[in-house]
Amino acid sequence: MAKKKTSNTSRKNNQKSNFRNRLSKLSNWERVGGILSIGLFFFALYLLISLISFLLSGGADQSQLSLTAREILTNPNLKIDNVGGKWGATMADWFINRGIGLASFGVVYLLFIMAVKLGRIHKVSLSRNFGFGIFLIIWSSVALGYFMAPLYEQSYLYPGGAYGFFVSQWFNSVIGNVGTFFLLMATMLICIIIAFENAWPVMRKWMSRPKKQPATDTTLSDEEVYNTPKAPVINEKDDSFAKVVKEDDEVEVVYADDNNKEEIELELEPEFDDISPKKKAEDKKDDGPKDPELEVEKRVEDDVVASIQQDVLEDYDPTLDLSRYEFPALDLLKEWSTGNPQVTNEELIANKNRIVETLKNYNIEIVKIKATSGPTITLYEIVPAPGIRISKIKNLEDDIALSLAALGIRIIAPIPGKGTVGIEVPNRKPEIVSMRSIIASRTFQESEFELPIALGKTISNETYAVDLTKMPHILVAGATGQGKSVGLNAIITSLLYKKHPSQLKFVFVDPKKVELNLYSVIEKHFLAKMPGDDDPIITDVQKVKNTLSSLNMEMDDRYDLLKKAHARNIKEYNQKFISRRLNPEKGFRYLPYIVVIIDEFADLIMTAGKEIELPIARIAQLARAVGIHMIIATQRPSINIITGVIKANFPARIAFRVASMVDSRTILDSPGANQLIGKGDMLVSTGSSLTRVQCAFVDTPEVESIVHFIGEQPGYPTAFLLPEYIDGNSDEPGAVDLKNRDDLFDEAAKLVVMNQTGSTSAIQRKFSIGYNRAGRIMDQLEAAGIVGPNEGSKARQVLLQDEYSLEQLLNNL
Ligand SMILES: Nc1ncnc2c1ncn2[C@@H]1O[C@H](COP(=O)(O)OP(=O)(O)OP(=O)(O)O)[C@@H](O)[C@H]1O
Repeated sequence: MAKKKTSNTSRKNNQKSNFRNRLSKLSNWERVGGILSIGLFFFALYLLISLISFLLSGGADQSQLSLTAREILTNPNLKIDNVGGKWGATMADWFINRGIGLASFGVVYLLFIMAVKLGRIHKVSLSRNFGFGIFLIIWSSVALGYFMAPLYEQSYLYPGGAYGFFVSQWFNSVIGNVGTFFLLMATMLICIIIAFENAWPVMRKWMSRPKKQPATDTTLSDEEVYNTPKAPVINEKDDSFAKVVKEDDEVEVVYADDNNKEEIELELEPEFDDISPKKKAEDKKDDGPKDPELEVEKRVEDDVVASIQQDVLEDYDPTLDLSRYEFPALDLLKEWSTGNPQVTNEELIANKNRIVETLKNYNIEIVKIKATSGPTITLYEIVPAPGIRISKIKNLEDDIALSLAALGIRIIAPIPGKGTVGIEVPNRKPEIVSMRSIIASRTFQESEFELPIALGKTISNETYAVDLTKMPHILVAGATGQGKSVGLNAIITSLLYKKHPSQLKFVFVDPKKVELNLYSVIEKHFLAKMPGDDDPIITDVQKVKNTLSSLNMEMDDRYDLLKKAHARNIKEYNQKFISRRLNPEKGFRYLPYIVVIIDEFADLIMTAGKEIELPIARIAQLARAVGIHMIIATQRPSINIITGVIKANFPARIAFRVASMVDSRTILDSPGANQLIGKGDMLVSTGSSLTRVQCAFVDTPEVESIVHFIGEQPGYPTAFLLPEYIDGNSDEPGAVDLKNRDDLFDEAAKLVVMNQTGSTSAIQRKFSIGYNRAGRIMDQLEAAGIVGPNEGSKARQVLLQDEYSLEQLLNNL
């Protein structure tokens, strides 16, 4: 035991000493690195100061610096202004004027980087920094030599150094000025593309945006164009340059075209004696790679960013998917009205006389009477003599009706805001207000409403158009045969004439199954439905419930989107989306308006009651801001249908003729609808005002031609899909009724047997149906003994081996 213990402790001691050794070796290296780092850092700093000082005092030191390095360093009488002293001045001169010009600062940068790396002060990529750094140094030296050539003769400072000038001149002689310029540009761009991953896609976009380019492009290229001519003009400089240079020794370098070249060469070469041949060789090597200058990089980057912003600001066009969509033409609508006034002067005068006489019989004097005739009604505005009680005239409604022998007389006493009493008298020959004239009207065409609805004409023959987004939901009621369906068609038609399929979707609920069925043709353009629903027009009460729940989900989704986008309503949100301020990759999408139209609302309430009423009320309360609007219609305006909840949430109401004043009150909270004359004569209440309007007439064949015109155009692949609503109650396991098999049951069975995998998602994909429906089919397949039970994430086992046994099974079902 004791032995074991001692051997263990000695092993541990050995390990410890090994570790210490390694640690000390490691720390020795670190120390060396630290020493080198500090040495390099101070050298780099010294060089930097000397270089900066050279820029300031190089002119004064110039005469001394033309001596050889040995002379400068050994001669004690030489006075040098450079802060770095003789050594600093010589180095700076060597780096800047005789070397690589201002690109020398790049060398300082690299020295600093090396110091940082050696001292492990910060993580830096040596290869990247050196790779691009050396490119940049060489490139900028040559570029400065090329672009700043005129400065060489005017200043003691050679911006690109002798190297830059020499190389650029050599290029000039070989490929000409233009060639050198292109070479510099090309190498710079290539370097940018190598350095920045997304540089090329951005450049490509920038180049393919003809509209945006001019602004950014011209500014850039102008600068370049200005720079380029200066560089190649060497003749003038050469003379003066030669003067400086003449003092120096001769070395032969061959320049292509200029007469003064020799002089230039002479000046350059003495100090370059041994360097120039090497540089020549380097040039050739360096030709290939591209080395942009730091500043230039930044500049290009800035340009690039600017162009991205411009891209980003370019508006998204929601209509782009169906960019060739043609709006329905006016010709599809018929002209029903003759255009001639239907009310004759005789009729007007006769009516006026009867009104005056009747009122006279009750001792009511009239000061003034004025007639305004509309398409079906003429309004007689009377100003009673002073002292006459207005309520007295109001009570004479029946008497006036009797004397005029006309139905549908309504007295408005007083007309709000006018101080007159109005008597509405039906025209003997009512005029049909054709939808065509309403759609073509300036009021409608020039309206800037989000969801414009042209309802008809007012009593003064003006087009009556409203914005559904302002209503924001409409309750339509009226006895049967009074124009309700025509009214709904007029509403839908006016929206179809103004909106693109990308901007608007309808959800149609039609328990009667016939009224709205004709709109199924535009399923792929304008309709919204739940995934897996075959028929886009909802007729079944259960489906109505699911659809309303789905709409509630869509509404909640939209609210989330609005919240994330910091938008208060759909208009603001869509504006932000269009101006590309919302990223689709973060779940944002363009939101079309959704208009839910429910015909025969009474039928639904009778069968489903609160289950229908509450989701409708919820949508009506909340959905306005997210662009979901409802229009519900009923021919039974009783209080158990139009309940307090519904009324509270549908401030805009349209009443066609009803049988009793009670019904009128139920709809409008006031009498009047019982005095209408039918055939599209209606009262529109927008909460604050009540307007009598003759509804525009649109016939079923007209609607058919409009929907066919739209339906024949290419549409979206499917209807707009609402969120899938999973009804917890209907999916009871084991309650599969094989007598009511899904229409796709047989085909799905074949698919499953052929593939020998019972996968719900495969059924969903193959038949483009929702997950719910595919799941139901799979349950039916299980009940029929075609697939085994659910095995969690695994596909179900297929119990039939071939199609023959499947066929037998299907025949027996
Ligand atoms: N705006 C109108 N201008 C002229 N005639 C109209 C207008 N609206 C309706 N009519 C006439 O009234 C008839 C019945 O209209 P509509 O079918 O719209 O009634 P409804 O209220 O929908 O009836 P129901 O409730 O039974 O469906 C139409 O066939 C048409 O002749």
